[in-house]
Amino acid sequence: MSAQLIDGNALAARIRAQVAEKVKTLAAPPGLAVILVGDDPASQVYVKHKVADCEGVGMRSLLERHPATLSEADLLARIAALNADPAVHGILVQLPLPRHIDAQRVIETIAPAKDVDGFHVASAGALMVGRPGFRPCTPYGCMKMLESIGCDPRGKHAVVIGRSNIVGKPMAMLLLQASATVTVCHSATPDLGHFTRQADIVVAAVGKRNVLTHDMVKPGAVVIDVGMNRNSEGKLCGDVDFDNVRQVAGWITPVPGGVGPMTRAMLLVNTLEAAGSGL
Ligand SMILES: Nc1nc(=O)c2c([nH]1)NC[C@@H]1CN(c3ccc(C(=O)N[C@@H](CCC(=O)O)C(=O)O)cc3)C=[N+]21
Repeated sequence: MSAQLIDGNALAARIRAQVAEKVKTLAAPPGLAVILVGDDPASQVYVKHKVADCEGVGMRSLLERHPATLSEADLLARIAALNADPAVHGILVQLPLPRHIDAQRVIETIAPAKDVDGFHVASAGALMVGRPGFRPCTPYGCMKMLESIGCDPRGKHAVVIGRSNIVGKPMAMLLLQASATVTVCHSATPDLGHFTRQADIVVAAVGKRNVLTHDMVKPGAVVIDVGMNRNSEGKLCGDVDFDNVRQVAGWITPVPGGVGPMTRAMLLVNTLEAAGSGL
């Protein structure tokens, strides 16, 4: 048996089409400010994609590039200006930031109403207590992928591998809110397979190749791969040993073409919401 693919490109395209329809009904286009500090090549590519995504759905994007030497104080001042700009509905500061800048302080400076990344403590707190607020785009996209295959997490055992503030922790909270039984595993978990073999849903968000192998997966399980790594040939790959795990799993997300495009689509959904309209 071979797992069915969850096609992130196709689902993201459907979501973008819905966002574009909604944008047309608005009096003014939603505006997303994207701030890039420094010249990390990967960040430049990601930011270019985000700007293109905005244009594709009729949103305004405002790309700000700053040299890596930008001071933290100057960055905070730029964010304050964008907070006060009524044409800017969402603010995204591309991570990672240069080491002399405290990323968490920068994120806390973004007005929670414009925190389309969902990284502000106010957004994290709202998710924790089940109040409305921006959900971080990657875990939000993973939930949409589950929904797209008719997988209701209620009563299922979900195992999240990774405990980052931007993926693992919010992923666990979203699954918990959807009434899954949630286990969070991480680098100090001995015998990861002991937990993943019990999982109906596995979300791998570690940033290391082959963290999840076929012997660690229950037959028929849904496997969501958040990883973004390069293999020895420089090819993009996830955290999951895809070719072998797909022989065991019921559903699996590919890398590329899985969670990545969904992350970008959910950024547009959050920006639409920041502009006062839901999907
Ligand atoms: N403030 C902030 N917000 C972010 O959301 C954020 C960030 N900083 N810093 C970097 C990470 C990374 N990230 C990706 C999103 C989509 C793809 C994506 O679409 N990937 C394609 C492949 C792209 C390729 O070929 O390189 C795919 O998986 O199919 C990748 C990476 C968002 N991030």
